[in-house]
Amino acid sequence: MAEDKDKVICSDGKNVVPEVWKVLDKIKEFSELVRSGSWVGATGKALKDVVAVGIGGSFLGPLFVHTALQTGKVRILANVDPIDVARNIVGLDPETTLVVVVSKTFTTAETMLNARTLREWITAALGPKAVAKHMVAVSTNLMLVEKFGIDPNNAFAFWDWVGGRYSVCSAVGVLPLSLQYGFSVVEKFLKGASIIDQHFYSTPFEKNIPVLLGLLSVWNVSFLGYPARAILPYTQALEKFAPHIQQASMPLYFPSRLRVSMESNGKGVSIDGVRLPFEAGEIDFGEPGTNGQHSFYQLIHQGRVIPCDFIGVVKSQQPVYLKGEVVSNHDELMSNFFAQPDALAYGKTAEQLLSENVSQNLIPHKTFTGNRPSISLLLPSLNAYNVGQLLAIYEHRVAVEGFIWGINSFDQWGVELGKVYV
Ligand SMILES: O=P(O)(O)OC[C@H]1O[C@H](O)[C@H](O)[C@@H](O)[C@@H]1O
Repeated sequence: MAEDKDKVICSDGKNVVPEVWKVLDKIKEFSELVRSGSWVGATGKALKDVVAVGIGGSFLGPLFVHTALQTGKVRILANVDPIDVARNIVGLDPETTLVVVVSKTFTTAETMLNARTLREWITAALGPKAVAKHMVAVSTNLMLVEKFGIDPNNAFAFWDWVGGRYSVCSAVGVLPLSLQYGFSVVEKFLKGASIIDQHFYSTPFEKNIPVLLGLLSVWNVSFLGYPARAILPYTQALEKFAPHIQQASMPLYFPSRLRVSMESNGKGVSIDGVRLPFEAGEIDFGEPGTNGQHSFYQLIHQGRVIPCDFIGVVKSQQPVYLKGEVVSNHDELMSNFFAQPDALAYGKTAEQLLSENVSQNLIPHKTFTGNRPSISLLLPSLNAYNVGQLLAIYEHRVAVEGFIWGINSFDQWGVELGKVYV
């Protein structure tokens, strides 16, 4: 949902751009009504808090983008554990709260139970009619939205051709984020994603960022035999990026938090149903730097080989330069960003350690083999536009890997089986 109005993009022979923009315009209008205080709740008060409920793709994408841009508070909850609901409504008044239920199918057990819990919270305080003013939905299943009691006029559609884990650029992300940041900011996010779509579509392979990254991943996984990948953003604002990308690749045996990459490419058979003679998908994990350096980097430096994605930002969202310090706080962070790939690549030899008078018994322990692969991505800043670009780069990279492995990156039967057992 990131294309200009005059673009033509067909799904099943039909240009879908006009209906996409119909929804975007509706989101724009609705979010402006709520943000300006013209949309009032059941008791006539303006709504000032938003709670979004969803899980998987209907949760992680909006959470990642919100965390990256964070200048206010949208509460986004997922877990069926009642603690999640309780913590997210602490301090909120139903009279001034809008609940956005986000579910592609509108059948997902966790989301529906959380939605019923919040419906009860609203109706207990304001009566059953309050649902019309305090609950809206994002879904492909408008029949079930209505059955749940949400006015279909307050539903924001998307379509089956939007995969759940790729849905943050649809109403799934656009509605909650527009309510918080305003539609014009979210439009910049969509623009960033769209620019990368065009780059991916038209740039020759040797200069095509998602293609090159996808090839490197396949090389690392399938040829060098390194099944994991660490996603290491050197900015706290991207703390939810790795959890979101994990979704896009997950092998079956990973918990549902780890899923764009792991849900998409964690497959055992080819797109034609033939068992793969190799293992597809990669195990993604990550933490913002420098936190990760003090937990799992030891393994990356001297234990298993784990290809790393380092992501840095030139201009911090929070410039701080303390009097008396040699460098700004952000430069301190970035020194780490530049140092880690070098340490992985060059390592440290026994000869170097000897020349530094390291005692003989410590030399094996302090030797680093080096030659450990990493890539570094440097963003000019972390605004809505760049966040959209980053997201799209990773989404297309997942697709590139899936194409090369010959798998279907857009189904998730493993997750479906788990749902049946529940
Ligand atoms: O949006 P929903 O229909 O509620 O589905 C939520 C999630 O359900 C499953 O976990 C799927 O594997 C995810 O891809 C999806 O995002």
